[in-house]
Amino acid sequence: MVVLSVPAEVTVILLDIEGTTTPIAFVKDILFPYIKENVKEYLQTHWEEEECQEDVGLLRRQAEEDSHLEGAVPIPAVSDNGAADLQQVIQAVVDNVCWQMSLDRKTTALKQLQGHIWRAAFTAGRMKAEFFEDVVPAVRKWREAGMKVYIYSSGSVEAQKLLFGHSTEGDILELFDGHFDTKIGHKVESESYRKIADSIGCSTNNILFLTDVTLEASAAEEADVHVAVVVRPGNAGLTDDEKTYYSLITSFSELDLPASP
Ligand SMILES: CSCCC(=O)C(=O)COP(=O)(O)O
Ligand SMILES: [Mg+2]
Repeated sequence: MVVLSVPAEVTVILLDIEGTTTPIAFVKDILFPYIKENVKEYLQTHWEEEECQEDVGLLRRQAEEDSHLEGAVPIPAVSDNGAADLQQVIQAVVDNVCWQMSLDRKTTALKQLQGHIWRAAFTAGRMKAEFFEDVVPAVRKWREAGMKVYIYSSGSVEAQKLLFGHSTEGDILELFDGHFDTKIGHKVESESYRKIADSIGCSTNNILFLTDVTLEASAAEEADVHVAVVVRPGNAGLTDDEKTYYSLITSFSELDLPASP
């Protein structure tokens, strides 16, 4: 087995979800289709609730920012014209969500609504999150060795907690010291990693970030975070240059932690 030695200064392991802890297929074939199949009914049922109105407000503001993009779908405000008008607005929200999802956008607005739509499915046990088999044993081992383990995903913190709280391995939320999402900044921006280090109370070079996306690895590295790119079945291929440049792992078990002092 190829082993990657974790530098001695690393005390925190920061994990991406999709393509790192969890198969892309679970996200693309189960989580995302659930949104497309349920978003309209969800909006119709929850429209009057404050949380739903906040979600729609965020999506509307995002739609305004996106208005220059090809295919962008505006979300009008509801006027006083009655039910027919409301149905048009709901349809615009549905179309906007589907348009964003067709581009696999990672906007905070989209991710927040998605988390709220998944909530019922996870809490009722209709959906259970999947992890690669090496994930849970490795995280337990890291923690026993004194490492802190955090999650940083484009999925909202609320959605992350649903995932780790309702998985095929049971409720494993307690294995994580904390969660970050795009509210701290986007994963392809190096400033996000500096803010994460600040929030944890460590230096960026105390963190090892594991991700499948080289743009994210590059942003983290620019902030002086250690990175390894995770190669999993179903992940996007890497170029030869990327394969040469980055430390690659195919399983968390390939990480060799420094011996405790
Ligand atoms: C609770 S994560 C759901 C998956 C998701 O919505 C997503 O965008 C995953 O992005 P990641 O940053 O984990 O690759
Ligand atoms: Mg990922």
